[in-house]
Amino acid sequence: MFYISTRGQTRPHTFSEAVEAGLATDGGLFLPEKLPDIAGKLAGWASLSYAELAAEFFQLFAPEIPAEEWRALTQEAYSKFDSPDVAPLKKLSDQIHVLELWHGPTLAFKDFALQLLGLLYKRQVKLKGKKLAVLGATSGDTGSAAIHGCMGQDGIDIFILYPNGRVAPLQERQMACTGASNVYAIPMPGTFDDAQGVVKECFGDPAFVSAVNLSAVNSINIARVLAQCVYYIWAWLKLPAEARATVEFVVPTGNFGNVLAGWLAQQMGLPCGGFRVATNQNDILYRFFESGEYKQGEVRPSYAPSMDIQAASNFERYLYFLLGKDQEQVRQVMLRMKQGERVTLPKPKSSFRATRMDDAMIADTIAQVWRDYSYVVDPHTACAFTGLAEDRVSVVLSTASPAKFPEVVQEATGTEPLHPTLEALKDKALQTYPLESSPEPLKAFIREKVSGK
Ligand SMILES: Cc1ncc(COP(=O)(O)O)c(C=O)c1O
Ligand SMILES: N[C@@H](CCOP(=O)(O)O)C(=O)O
Repeated sequence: MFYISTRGQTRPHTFSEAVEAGLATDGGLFLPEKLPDIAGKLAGWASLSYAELAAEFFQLFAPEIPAEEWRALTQEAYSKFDSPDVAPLKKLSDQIHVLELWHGPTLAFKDFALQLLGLLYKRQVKLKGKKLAVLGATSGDTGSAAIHGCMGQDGIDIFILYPNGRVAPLQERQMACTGASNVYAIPMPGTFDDAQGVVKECFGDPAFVSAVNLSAVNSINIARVLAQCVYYIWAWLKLPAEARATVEFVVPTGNFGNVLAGWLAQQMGLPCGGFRVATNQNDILYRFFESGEYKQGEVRPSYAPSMDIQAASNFERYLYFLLGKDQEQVRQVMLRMKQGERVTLPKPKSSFRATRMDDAMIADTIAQVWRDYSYVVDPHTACAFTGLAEDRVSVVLSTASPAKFPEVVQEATGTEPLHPTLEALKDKALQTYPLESSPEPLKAFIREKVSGK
């Protein structure tokens, strides 16, 4: 299987090449040339463990990696999760199920992809004998999960940019208290979108990319999105048979990587009902799915800081399909979006609904879910608990542990949510490497760190 760029100006890549690069050299995002059909395989996958399912799924996308190796990779990746189910599906009522995606090492859904991607990087470094500089931007959760996937690994340095003062204090501690010598947590002025912009500018400099062997760890990287497809299939297989055809997956959304993964699984033949994009007050995607109009606004800090995003990277992958796979049109539209223009797109015919929630609603919802179901949700997951369908089953993707956001959760439920992993971080010293929000100082920093080893 080969991977092509959404912008059509990069040669086809193998899976390993696409993973190593992360972002295509033309600025586009990699997608499989053709999506496989999984419909006929679902019945046979029903009795597999999570790791076995992931191995089966990935063999379809990277047959060049032997099946046995895939099984070893996924076994190792999901061995650090603290639930035997890896992604437990909890039933709150006949209509509402919650898929808990925060049983990995950093207590957020990002661990599903980043534990695996860390191992894929390790494999690549060993195979090619070439060091990697891994670069990403985070609004809180990707950074810590990426760091925990890569820390302490020979031949890998990881650089994570984040908006100074705009991630939750415990998220910052997860990134900056590891003590690992290959980890660089880099606070910058501005928003997550600014930091993500700096990452993309670094990838726009081919000499720099090849000098340090740069790889993108955000869901720009196709391995991230594919790893996230697996838990949609897993949850679907765990549902009562009569709920499967109509189930709506409700997905707290920021960079559009999570919900895109579910939608791609549906395009591959997962026969589910549809998806709801649940945003916070940074609601560009809600507005798009309501009106077809895509226009960036100001990012406003919220109780759900990991979703404080107005330039959703993975929207480009969806755009590619929305524009009939016309890469020339994708290039034009992306250029207009970069210039801040208001863009009107064909209204999606597909299976998306959208809702939004402001901070007052988030706090009320955490309290309400606690009262109704004795169940505690974090502020990102709370965004999903509005507009729930009455005529079919909803699966809410719970994307982070409430313990990562104790203030708002305690305020709403009266109890401080605690987790031993986070407690252990509270007394540790922070090590950060603040930089300006622009590519040149960052490139100099990366060159210096990479060459000093
Ligand atoms: C806890 C949490 N929920 C939801 C999201 C949104 O996911 P996505 O960016 O894939 O849309 C994020 C950040 O990505 C997050 O960290
Ligand atoms: N919410 C994310 C933002 C980056 O998303 P990604 O999935 O593209 O890496 C975060 O927590 O950093």
